[in-house]
Amino acid sequence: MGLGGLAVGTVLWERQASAWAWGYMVFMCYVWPHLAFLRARLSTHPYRTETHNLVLDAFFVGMVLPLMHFNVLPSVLVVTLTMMDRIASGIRGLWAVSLLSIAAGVLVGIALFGFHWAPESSMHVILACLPMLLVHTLSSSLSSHRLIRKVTRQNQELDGLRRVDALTGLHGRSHWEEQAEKALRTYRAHAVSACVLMLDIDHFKPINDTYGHNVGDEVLRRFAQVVRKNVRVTDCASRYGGDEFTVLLTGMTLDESLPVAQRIRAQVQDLRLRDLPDLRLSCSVGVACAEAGHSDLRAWMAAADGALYEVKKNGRNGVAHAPVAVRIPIG
Ligand SMILES: Nc1nc2c(ncn2[C@@H]2O[C@H](COP(=O)(O)OP(=O)(O)OP(=O)(O)O)[C@@H](O)[C@H]2O)c(=O)[nH]1
Repeated sequence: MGLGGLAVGTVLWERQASAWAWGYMVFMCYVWPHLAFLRARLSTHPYRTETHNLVLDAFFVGMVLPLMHFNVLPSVLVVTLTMMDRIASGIRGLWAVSLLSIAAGVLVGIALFGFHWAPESSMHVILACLPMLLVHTLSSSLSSHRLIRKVTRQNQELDGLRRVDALTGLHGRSHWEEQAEKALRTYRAHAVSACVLMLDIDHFKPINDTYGHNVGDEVLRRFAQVVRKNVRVTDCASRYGGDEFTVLLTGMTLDESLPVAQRIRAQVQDLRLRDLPDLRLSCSVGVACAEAGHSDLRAWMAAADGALYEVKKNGRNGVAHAPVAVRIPIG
């Protein structure tokens, strides 16, 4: 606003404006910004007050155009920069209200100061407009730059949170699903085998109910350690939700995946918590390998889930695999 005062003041100086015109310019460019700031600071609803300030501000900008006799460069500049700020604020509809407010300001300005038309901008006026143009444009670019960096950093943090389950350190469900979908596409395109293990801790609810959630959490962490220990770094293990875990074994056949599942099951059975040495744990595992019949990840997961259900139905603490489709040779 202060730099705007330089441009407006130069026009007023060239046309030897009245004391009223100078008074208005000083109010608008050097007094009003402080009043607006104070209004927002002292308000009980600062956001709403600041929005009103921006609309009022646009009105004052409108009034200055007749005062400058519509001198073309500063007029276009103040209106453009005002609208840029309103659009950049991201407040819905503010630009439209501000545009109307500028128009109202122009009409009130004409009523108060009269209508005079002298659009030519002299070299003095052009030079006086440059600081406002340069400083505003550069500072806007700087804020956009900062905003983009902040959003990028926050996106990376969000992505990290999405990828990792905070309690167990295993991958989160959505990241795991992305990897599994990729593996299914690779299987379809290049016949690279991949198997899914769906693991569920047996009778986990009674552990929570009997010993409390802290012990439940400890069980989940220890279970996750066993899973992590038994998969390769190229595999993807996730906490799918609650006490359910999934493992994606890429490049492995059913015959290679079943021993992995059995190993995890056996090691979970041997787990002991230091403070509760009598607590016995077990888990059930359903295994399903990618097949041509799996139209999407949901179908593949349903196959693993069906196998897991079989284990639960038959007494838990076991491993089962989904029925393997019989390939019928063509011709
Ligand atoms: N401690 C703890 N418990 C959780 C967490 N998330 C889910 N749970 C609990 O996990 C339990 C899941 O129990 P279920 O899978 O329904 O049943 P279950 O007792 O394991 O029975 P089966 O699976 O049939 O053997 C529920 O009691 C949830 O409240 C968690 O982050 N921490």
